[in-house]
Amino acid sequence: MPDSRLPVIAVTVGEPAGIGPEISIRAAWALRQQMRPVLIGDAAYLAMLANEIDPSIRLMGISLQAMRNAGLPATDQQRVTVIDCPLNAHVIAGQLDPRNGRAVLQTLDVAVESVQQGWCDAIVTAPLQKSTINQAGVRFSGHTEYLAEKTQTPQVVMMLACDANPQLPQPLRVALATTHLPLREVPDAIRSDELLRTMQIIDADLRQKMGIAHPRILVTGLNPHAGENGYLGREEIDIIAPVIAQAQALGLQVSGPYPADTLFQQKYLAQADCVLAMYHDQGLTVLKHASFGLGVNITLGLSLIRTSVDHGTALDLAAQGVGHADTGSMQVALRTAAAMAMTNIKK
Ligand SMILES: NC(=O)c1ccc[n+]([C@@H]2O[C@H](COP(=O)([O-])OP(=O)(O)OC[C@H]3O[C@@H](n4cnc5c(N)ncnc54)[C@H](O)[C@@H]3O)[C@@H](O)[C@H]2O)c1
Ligand SMILES: N[C@H](C(=O)O)[C@H](O)COP(=O)(O)O
Repeated sequence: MPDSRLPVIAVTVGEPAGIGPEISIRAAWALRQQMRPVLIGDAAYLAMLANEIDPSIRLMGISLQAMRNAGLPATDQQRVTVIDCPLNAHVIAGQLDPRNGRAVLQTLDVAVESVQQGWCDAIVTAPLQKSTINQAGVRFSGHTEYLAEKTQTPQVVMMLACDANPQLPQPLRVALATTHLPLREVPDAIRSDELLRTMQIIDADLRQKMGIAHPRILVTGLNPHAGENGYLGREEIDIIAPVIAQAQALGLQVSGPYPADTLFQQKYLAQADCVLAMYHDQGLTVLKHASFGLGVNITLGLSLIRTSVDHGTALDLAAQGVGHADTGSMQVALRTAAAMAMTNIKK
């Protein structure tokens, strides 16, 4: 395939004090013959880090203004392009500095611009530190919510998936009805209209973006034992079961609500394409236990393609210097985004 047909993937390098910049450089370099990764971050810092990782890695920095003037420069596979988004403060690996929070956020804005302008086909985000962006004075709960707002998408769905773990008998996909919010706010955030829309987004994206002809979705309850007929909570009776019935009436293959603690058994998972869990740790704990470091986070319902890793900034590893972080999930995130982008390119 000619180089020009390779999918171009915008990669935001994430929290500079974490492992994001290192895994972005390593994964981009490793996969540069299968796609064209374009790193978005501080070019000088990334060049310094690349040299530390492996002096044979070649990066080529360009300014955002140059991109706006002339688009992405032609390149061969000997170099990875970096769109320069300068940081405000010197980086000490492992030590967060809120002075860099806004610069991290700018990388997301540039990534969105790069897709909206047609310079790139998809976005992959390395992990950032949500608290640092808040400390920088910007209310921020996660990429998922930020990208929805930035692209004026009323509702998106966070789904983490793993099909790269040979120990799993089939791909494991876990989508969430609620994302980053305090546990105390979860029950009130499970509302009928949004839950139905969540099911529809999962169904549509599994069909259109993942090629699953008739997606089967298993839905968890919220409460222990799915509410025990109302004796341990009423959300299943009042909201979740009626929404499942509505979705079924619309032709979706949705069932539940099932008790979350026993749903993740092979006999159920073998009959499913996705589990819809009610909140973050109910679903993601299972997925990360099964496949930490090999999973991918996909934002469903967005007009653009966005994937990410299944792990965070790992400040503890970054503080030890380069060479400790695993790039497995970053590679899966890049490959998944590239595959989704290729589907679009071929259309
Ligand atoms: N996509 C994202 O932007 C994303 C995803 C998850 C968490 N986060 C953020 O990351 C920050 C830290 O979160 P956390 O401490 O809960 O989780 P974490 O994933 O950063 O770390 C948890 C443990 O896993 C290890 N680990 C993580 N990534 C690894 C890798 N690539 N290779 C080897 N070991 C790895 C760490 O060393 C640590 O022991 C938080 O601010 C959180 O919001 C961001
Ligand atoms: N919920 C994600 C996880 O646990 O892996 C993570 O926090 C990243 O979420 P965003 O992609 O929304 O930043």
